[in-house]
Amino acid sequence: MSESESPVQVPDDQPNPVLVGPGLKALKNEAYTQATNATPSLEKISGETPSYFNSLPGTKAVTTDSPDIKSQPLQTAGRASSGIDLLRRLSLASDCPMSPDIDPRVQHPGLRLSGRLISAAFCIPYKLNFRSGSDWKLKSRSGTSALFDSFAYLASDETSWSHTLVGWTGEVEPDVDVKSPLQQIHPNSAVNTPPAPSSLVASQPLNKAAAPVPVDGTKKPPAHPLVEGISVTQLDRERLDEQLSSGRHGRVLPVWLSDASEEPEETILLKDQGRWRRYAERELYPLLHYKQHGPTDGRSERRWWADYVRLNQLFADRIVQEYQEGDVVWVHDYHLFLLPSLLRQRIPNIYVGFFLHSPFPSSEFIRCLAKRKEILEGVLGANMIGFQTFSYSRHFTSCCTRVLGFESNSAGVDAYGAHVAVDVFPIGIDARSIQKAAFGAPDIEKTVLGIRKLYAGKKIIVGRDRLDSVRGVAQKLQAFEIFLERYPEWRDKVVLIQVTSPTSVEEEKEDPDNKIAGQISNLVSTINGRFGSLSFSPVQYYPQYLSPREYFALLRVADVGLITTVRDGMNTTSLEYIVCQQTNHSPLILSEFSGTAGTLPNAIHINPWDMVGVAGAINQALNMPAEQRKEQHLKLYKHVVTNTVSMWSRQYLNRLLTNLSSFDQSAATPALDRAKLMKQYRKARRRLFMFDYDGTLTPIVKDPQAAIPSDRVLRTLKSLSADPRNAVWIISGRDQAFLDEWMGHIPELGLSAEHGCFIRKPGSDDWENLAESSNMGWQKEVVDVFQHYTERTQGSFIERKRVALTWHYRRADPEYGAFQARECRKTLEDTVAKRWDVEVMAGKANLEVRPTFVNKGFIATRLVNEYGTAPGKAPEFILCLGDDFTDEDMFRALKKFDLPRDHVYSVTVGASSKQTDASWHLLEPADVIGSIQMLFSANQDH
Ligand SMILES: O=P(O)(O)OC[C@H]1O[C@@H](O)[C@H](O)[C@@H](O)[C@@H]1O
Repeated sequence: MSESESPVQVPDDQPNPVLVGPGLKALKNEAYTQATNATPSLEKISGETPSYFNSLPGTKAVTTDSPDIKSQPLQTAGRASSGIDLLRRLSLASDCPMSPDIDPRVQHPGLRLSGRLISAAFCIPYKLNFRSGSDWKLKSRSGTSALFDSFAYLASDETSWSHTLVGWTGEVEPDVDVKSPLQQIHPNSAVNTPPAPSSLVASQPLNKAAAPVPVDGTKKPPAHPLVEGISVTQLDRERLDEQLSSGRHGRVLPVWLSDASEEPEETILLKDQGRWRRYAERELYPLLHYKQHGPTDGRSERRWWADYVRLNQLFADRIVQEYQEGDVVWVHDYHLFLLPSLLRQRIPNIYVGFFLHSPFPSSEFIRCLAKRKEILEGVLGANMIGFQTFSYSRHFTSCCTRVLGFESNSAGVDAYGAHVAVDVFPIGIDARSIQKAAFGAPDIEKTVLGIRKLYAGKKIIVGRDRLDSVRGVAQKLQAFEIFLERYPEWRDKVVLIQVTSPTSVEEEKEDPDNKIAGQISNLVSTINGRFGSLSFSPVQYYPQYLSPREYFALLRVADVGLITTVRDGMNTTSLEYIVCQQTNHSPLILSEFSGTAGTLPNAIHINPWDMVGVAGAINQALNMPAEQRKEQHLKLYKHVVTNTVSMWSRQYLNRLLTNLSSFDQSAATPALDRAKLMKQYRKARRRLFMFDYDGTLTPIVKDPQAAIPSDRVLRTLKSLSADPRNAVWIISGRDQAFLDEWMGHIPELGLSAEHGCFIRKPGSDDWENLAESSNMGWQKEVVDVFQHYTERTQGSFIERKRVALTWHYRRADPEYGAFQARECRKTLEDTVAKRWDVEVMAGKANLEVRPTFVNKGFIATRLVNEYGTAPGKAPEFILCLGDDFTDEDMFRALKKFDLPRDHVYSVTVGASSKQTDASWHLLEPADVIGSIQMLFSANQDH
């Protein structure tokens, strides 16, 4: 999860003694202990309103809804953050304003849940150090703190879930006595010895010794030692499983990514471990953030893609080993886009949710991805897909329509007939822990005072970002320069403290020119050269990791928080800043391109590309009256403490389960049992085959006339119908001319055209018109309406058949076409369908109108009666296949016959979760032909 990364960095090479060795029960609740340390544990709170508002001495209970909010200011302004007051607030600030967690099995009895939740995230929450034969050394993995906090919540006693986390081991490093790169650069590294607060007082990096990027930003830091060829035995892996078997995040199951084929199974050779990230971080990450790279010969991309597929498959294997009926699987982020479908292929009625932590861009970007179809279809294996903001979810549904041709609306996507719900869940933070860390950690008050003293008399603007190109650090510096230019009264009175940690994005990590760092360094020099003096530099730039204490102290002393990201899924720094500002109430300036902006309407929103606008916003923030600051902060704060990460987790899971209940996943249609089919086929003396055409024998294509049967289809039909025991019929919405042209040369085939209006019996050239007696006066009215919409929908056209009429929009803009089809259908239903006995049917990117009294079900009934072994006796084998709404008439008709179950095979072509009257499913037309060929060749062998 790149976007929800907390900037709090637990130094990489600082082993956490609690995490080493067995007895890992101590792991639980460990992650923040470094920061929170002695703070007493808090009682569980589940109040309705965060009690922050009524917890302060001398303060009447006030909520943001209170009309007299202004007349009841919080009694804190100007007061030092005394430990007692703050901890009191802290203990009262509710993390869980929702009702307490109810066992999902009780809430959703229809789902037959096991009560087990399996989360799948790219990496486990620990970095692993390996020495063969000894215990693994585990260090907290930095970043993605919100997600890891969510796992901790799900594994805690606050929920009734039994939680298991499945994640990649990450790059395993050897536990050798070699100094880390940080220590190599700075032998007296403060990584192991946190810097004294006085280090903040010098005009140098806050934690200079730990700086992994040289301060001048021009030289590249030394490369991380390549970890090549670590052999991990079965015993070593089992030891790790044991070490991770319980802890703060529940049971953690590591996924081992390797080319297993190269090695005997008991030993895994780990080499070029970074390859597992490449496709996701070089191809997907940039595109998801609206960045497109230049053209390449595609070779590397193909290799990366193969690794990406394998990565997802290995996750699927691990989960399938672990899975028990009724488990819920929650998959996280873009490294695992393919996992939902891979799981569904293996366990058709599995409950799977997916959450994307990064942004999802406009379909114009996604359509540039070579593997766009695979990625979208992969994630559509989920039952519900969650996004950080509405615009990301809107982009996604639109993409499914534009790229895959699936129908969609804001509630979800209809993927091969399966409803995939789409919803919005902006993630939060663990506000309680942040409060503890920011106000209760030892020595934090000293650090706060140290920074204040250093910049006494100056307003402090704070920026803290990762050095990715999407974080907008360059834009921030440029805007700050304009601010000093346009508002000279602030010169020498304002300092911008900008801290950046190295990027974690694969592509940018390997940027040979270190372009961003160089650009930032130049900007800092320019601004300090223009507006600084010998004694003061207005930009204090610190390219380094911060300890949690320094980080929170910095957020506390800020007079303005400045976030100018040009694209992010969500921004934890902004949320943590709000928590840290509970006594100062300093304003937050937040980019409108951050996923968090939508949830923080009381921040000052800026467009980071409008430098003058940002400069103006800085001035506005610095001049904001105390009352206004307080009022705005109160609203922001209320949001952050009520919308916590635990609340997010609960809301997501509740919504997933509600969706699962409403779409009755337990009724998933099983895949066609070919063995059963073949058994009955062999036994039967009379067999009836009824095939729909479009979408069943041939895939849906842009131009309906181009959907001609392949040689394979024709050969299969010919062979099948050559057997005198078989009656083979094509029952289609197509007209006679099309069916005659492409299948008329197989005399043994029976044909039905225009949804049952016409039939041509086997061995005959003549068509019988079943709609002959019907008045066709409705046709002109329908054509007029179709004409109206054709003129207004570029790319749409009318197909005139003898009876039925079809309006096609598959060559029109998919979303506009679908919109126009809905309008057109409404018009027809309100007019023509009220006057005539006709049905208006929504097909695949088309609308059809035909008389009501004939339909495919009627033909199916007639054929079953006609082809029995004796009058009144149905065939002993019936196979009926179709893919759309009109074919459901056949499935329903078959249900009405009281025939032995193993004699009738109604099969829908599409997803197992499609709502259908068919008893079986096959995924696509190729599977239909495969199944028929199997019968036919089996029959020959017989
Ligand atoms: O019933 P089928 O074979 O799936 O065909 C449905 C529709 O498919 C479209 O492609 C044809 O142009 C229509 O004429 C037809 O009605």
